Amino acid sequence: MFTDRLYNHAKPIWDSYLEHPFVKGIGDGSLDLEKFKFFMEQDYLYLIDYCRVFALGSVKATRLDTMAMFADLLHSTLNEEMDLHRKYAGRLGISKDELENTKPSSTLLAYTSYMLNKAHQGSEAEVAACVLACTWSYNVIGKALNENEGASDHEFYGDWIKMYASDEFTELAEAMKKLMNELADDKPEREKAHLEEIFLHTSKLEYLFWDMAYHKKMWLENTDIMNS
Ligand SMILES: Cc1ncc(C[n+]2csc(CCO)c2C)c(N)n1
Repeated sequence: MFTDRLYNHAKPIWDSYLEHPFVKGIGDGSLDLEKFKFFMEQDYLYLIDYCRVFALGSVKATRLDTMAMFADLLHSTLNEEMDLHRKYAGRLGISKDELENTKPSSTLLAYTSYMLNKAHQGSEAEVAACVLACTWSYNVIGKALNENEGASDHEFYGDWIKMYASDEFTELAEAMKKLMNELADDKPEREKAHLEEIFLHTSKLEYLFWDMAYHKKMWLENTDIMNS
């Protein structure tokens, strides 16, 4: 299957997510709250643009069921995933306005600009490739962290783990893999290689996103002029 090929190519990067101190810190509950707050703020902006990518998926869909799937994903991201962020923001004392007015970091801009560019230029297959690593890798991470004894009962990080390890979320990741396989199957090798490149780039950007949050890096670390 095409998604096996994608996974095999990206495996070293995906394995490194679980070794990253940000991800490990969610899993063992030791992550500094300020780092998580930085992550949540940037991630909220990320999700706003991510919704636009889903909307482009609906625009470009050639079949009604694919159009509906992208529309459902847009709806559930706006209402479920972003609600997790709004709830965490409430617990961290950040208002909805503050969340929406967060200044974007360089990594966030790189990631969202890349996805939007590929989604605008490409077909529905490129849109599916843009969104696949993000959903699938969060499910892999959520399930791996959920295996840590007591992790999902952690009073602060437990809800995050529960959401991404849930059966509903696993079904969503599986549905996106299925869609990617359907859309890629009859494509020539040149196009498959392009889809694979998008998957690899977004997988690397996922790692950069964890790392950005861990270091609370806006543009350059420890450079006030660039960070203002
Ligand atoms: C940097 C970053 N990467 C992936 C996700 C996870 N995610 C984003 S949209 C979506 C689809 C369903 O809402 C999922 C799973 C995230 N939040 N932030």
